[in-house]
Amino acid sequence: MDKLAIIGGRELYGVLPVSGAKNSALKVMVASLLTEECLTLENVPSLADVRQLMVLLDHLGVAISGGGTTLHLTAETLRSTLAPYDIVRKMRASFNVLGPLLAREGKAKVSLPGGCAIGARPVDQHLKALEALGAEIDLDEGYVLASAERGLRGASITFPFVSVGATEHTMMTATLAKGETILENAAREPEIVDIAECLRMMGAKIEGDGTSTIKITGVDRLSGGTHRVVPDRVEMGSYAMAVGAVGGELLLEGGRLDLLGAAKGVLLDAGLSLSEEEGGVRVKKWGRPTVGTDIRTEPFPGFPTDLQAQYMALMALADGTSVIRETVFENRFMHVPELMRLGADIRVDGQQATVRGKPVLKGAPVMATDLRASMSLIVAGLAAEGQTLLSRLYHLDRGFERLDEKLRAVGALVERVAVPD
Ligand SMILES: CC(=O)N[C@H]1[C@@H](OP(=O)(O)OP(=O)(O)OC[C@H]2O[C@@H](n3ccc(=O)[nH]c3=O)[C@H](O)[C@@H]2O)O[C@H](CO)[C@@H](O)[C@@H]1O
Ligand SMILES: C=C(OP(=O)(O)O)C(=O)O
Repeated sequence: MDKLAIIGGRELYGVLPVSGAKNSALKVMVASLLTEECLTLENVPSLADVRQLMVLLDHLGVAISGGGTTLHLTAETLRSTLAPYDIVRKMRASFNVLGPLLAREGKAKVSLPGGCAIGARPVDQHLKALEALGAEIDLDEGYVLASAERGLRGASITFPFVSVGATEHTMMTATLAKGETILENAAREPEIVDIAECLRMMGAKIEGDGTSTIKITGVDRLSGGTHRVVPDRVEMGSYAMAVGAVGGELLLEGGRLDLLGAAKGVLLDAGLSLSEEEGGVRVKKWGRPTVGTDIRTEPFPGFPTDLQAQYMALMALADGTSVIRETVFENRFMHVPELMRLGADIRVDGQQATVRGKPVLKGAPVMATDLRASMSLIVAGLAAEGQTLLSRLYHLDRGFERLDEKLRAVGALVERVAVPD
């Protein structure tokens, strides 16, 4: 199996394009199930998760064509309402076909989902919200069996805590429910706004996305059209942290600072310079990172859990001690032992990690445990002395488009190599 060989210590200079956001692209692809017309999506990243979702949509009857970063998806008639375990187990976002299938066909059978193993990740809030919209739900042998023979109807739903997936799923499903749906304590992530923009372009009536109250007024049908996927804020933040760790200056082409939320202030505190210009976001850093604010991960606009591992790598090199608290997922510190293999000084106590920065890390063989953990090890490896050899690249390939190519183009010594395990 391929591994990623990184020779650390090379500063990064040049232009690095930011791809479309995985976590938005996957959900807007699912929106194609809501209409018989063609939905064209631009700026879709070429990722394993996108290809996997294409397999599922194709199985359901969606005709898919296109090339490069453009996809045309047409669900003229659906062939199946079954989303099988073998496909859904590989990725979280695929579970969100449940509501659209229900809205369109009145029934669905969808496997309970997989995704990064960073916590228990139940789907109870998705199911409660769909029930509130009038669905009947049963669980059988790892599958959710849902039906809505008399159609879906709007409802007032207050989420007990913020869930990105449940907000997106319910918002999308409610576009075709009868009457008005109000979502309280909704997630406010940029991807929610992007999905709402796509749905509005298709004829949906949605207000309040980007705030914690979203109002959806159901319509009889949605149409096709063209939507451009928002830039990937996790990718942008990750490469900014790589600059923070190893030094240099990058133009993160197509990036937008407003997408970073609280991560922007945290990066500035770590001594990075960030500015927005016509082509994207310019990030610069020379010298050792300074200790930033102690962080706790939170829903947007708080510091994103999807950047926690990468920030830990940056702080492992900082001048001082920082405290990182993970509040979104209960098991998202699996990168810690791997960062320690590179020499990082990290102590974990429950959901809190204390990182004592060191002037140098040293390259070592390390193993990726999940998607963002992979990137954290790359951030550390780019700065470490000598060679870091990262294995289990299938995690990375789920979510970072052309990573080795992009990094090589800005001066990093990074190569995929075939090394036996
Ligand atoms: C494909 C995708 O977009 N994935 C993102 C999405 O995941 P995802 O949509 O799974 O994350 P959620 O916001 O739903 O999860 C937040 C917390 O709520 C819990 N929960 C969630 C739903 C539910 O029904 N019951 C429940 O208990 C989860 O276990 C977790 O502890 O948002 C996360 C939080 O920003 C990101 O880290 C993921 O990258
Ligand atoms: C956790 C992630 O993905 P998923 O929700 O698909 O596991 C992620 O994108 O960091």
